[in-house]
Amino acid sequence: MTQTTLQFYNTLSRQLMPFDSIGPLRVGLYACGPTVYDYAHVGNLRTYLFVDTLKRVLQLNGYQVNHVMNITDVGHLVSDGDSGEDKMEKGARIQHKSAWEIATFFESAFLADLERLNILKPSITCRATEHIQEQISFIQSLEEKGYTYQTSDGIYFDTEKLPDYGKLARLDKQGLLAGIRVDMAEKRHPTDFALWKFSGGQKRQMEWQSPWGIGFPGWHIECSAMAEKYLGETFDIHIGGEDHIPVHHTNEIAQCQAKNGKVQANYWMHGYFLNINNEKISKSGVSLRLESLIEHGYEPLAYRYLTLTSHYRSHLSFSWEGLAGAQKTLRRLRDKITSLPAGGNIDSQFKAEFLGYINRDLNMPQALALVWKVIESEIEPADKKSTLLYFDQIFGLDLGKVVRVTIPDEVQRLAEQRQSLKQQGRYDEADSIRDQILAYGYQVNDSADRLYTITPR
Ligand SMILES: Nc1ncnc2c1ncn2[C@@H]1O[C@H](COP(=O)(O)OP(=O)(O)OP(=O)(O)O)[C@@H](O)[C@H]1O
Ligand SMILES: [Zn+2]
Repeated sequence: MTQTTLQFYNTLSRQLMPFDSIGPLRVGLYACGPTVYDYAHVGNLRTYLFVDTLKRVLQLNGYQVNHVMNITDVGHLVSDGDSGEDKMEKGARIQHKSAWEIATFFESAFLADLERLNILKPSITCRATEHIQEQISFIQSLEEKGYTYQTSDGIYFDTEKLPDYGKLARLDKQGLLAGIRVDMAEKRHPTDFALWKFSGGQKRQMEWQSPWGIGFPGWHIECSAMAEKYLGETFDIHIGGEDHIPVHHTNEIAQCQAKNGKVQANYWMHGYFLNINNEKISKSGVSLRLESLIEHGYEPLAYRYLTLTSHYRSHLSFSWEGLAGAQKTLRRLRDKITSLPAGGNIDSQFKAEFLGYINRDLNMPQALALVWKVIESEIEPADKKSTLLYFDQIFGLDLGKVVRVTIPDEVQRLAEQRQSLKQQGRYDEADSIRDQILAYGYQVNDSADRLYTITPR
């Protein structure tokens, strides 16, 4: 336990609030997972890095975190207004595969990205398609309580029945009605949303029997049903990207309030977008995968470092220069760490300052700046190392795993020679030097901006 009070910004109250868990030193945390119709982009991954940072901060404060993450493998429609195709069926059609195949493929690719970024695994990862019965039961409860109505294409939640609908987003229902731009179809109100959609005349790849007819669940119901199954009717923290505030999380709050008469989660936290050229990175627009960063010679952990340089509640603008800077700084930090002796103690003053930053709504930029203050401080070198490794429990940069390797002078000389040959366009000669280096038991890894590293094979 720490002396510093934990405080988080709660989107529900629009305030920084002291964190108070339901169970002593236990936290139920639900993070909305990916829709697995395509590769995750680095924007999506920024949100999962934010979740990971929060989890690490809770753990460092002595909490046991029950972290649940769903996999949306059905029901997320192209439009948040409940129209358009299901993203999975559309993805399958474009990629000439079955919806089931792409779900499995992109889920694995996503989990591999999380691992490369050193993101701690959720306690439970649950798929929407494996919880259809729970979703049907949830809708039945809503139906019994009079919150639903049927149209020709599905079962809808009647948002007019909840006086405080939209409180998370502070939605202006009257304003919404006046400036209606939502595809209403047979909906009674623009904010009403689908709980169950009928397959209609078409045969879908993913469809199930239900008391209302063959079809598939809406996107919002999956998270509410699975969160309740694994974390109970009210749990501590519900988290996601900022785009979840006006629709997805608003609707989750509504359906849980209607079913259980309780708030679904006490704290609602939202990570802001990663942008490129002032535009949200998105699968349908400008996208960028972690794999592309690696192909450009950057390490996934350099991207992790980059995300730590901005607060989760501010937009981060991606640039290759920014990433190159993060990569360089990470290398410099590793060099420092490996040059410090082991066996020291965590400096209590720096520890207190660090906890002050991370516990006040995850102020990572200030926590990161403290790293360099520690390095330049007058404290014992071994204490510096212990203090930095203590910080790394939150940063997740694997600084404790860095080992110092002494590269023989001859190998160093050959690597420089190869680099110069490459710059002159003499690639065959450069390749033969690479082979000589390999014969010494080392390999050269080409990296961004004409940088290279030498590692044992
Ligand atoms: N540019 C972004 N920056 C940060 N987080 C993002 C960004 N785009 C989406 N997210 C978040 O990523 C998580 C996973 O979202 P999901 O897989 O449903 O992608 P998505 O919202 O369909 O993405 P896209 O809008 O690119 O299609 C959500 O919490 C979402 O809020
Ligand atoms: Zn969700």
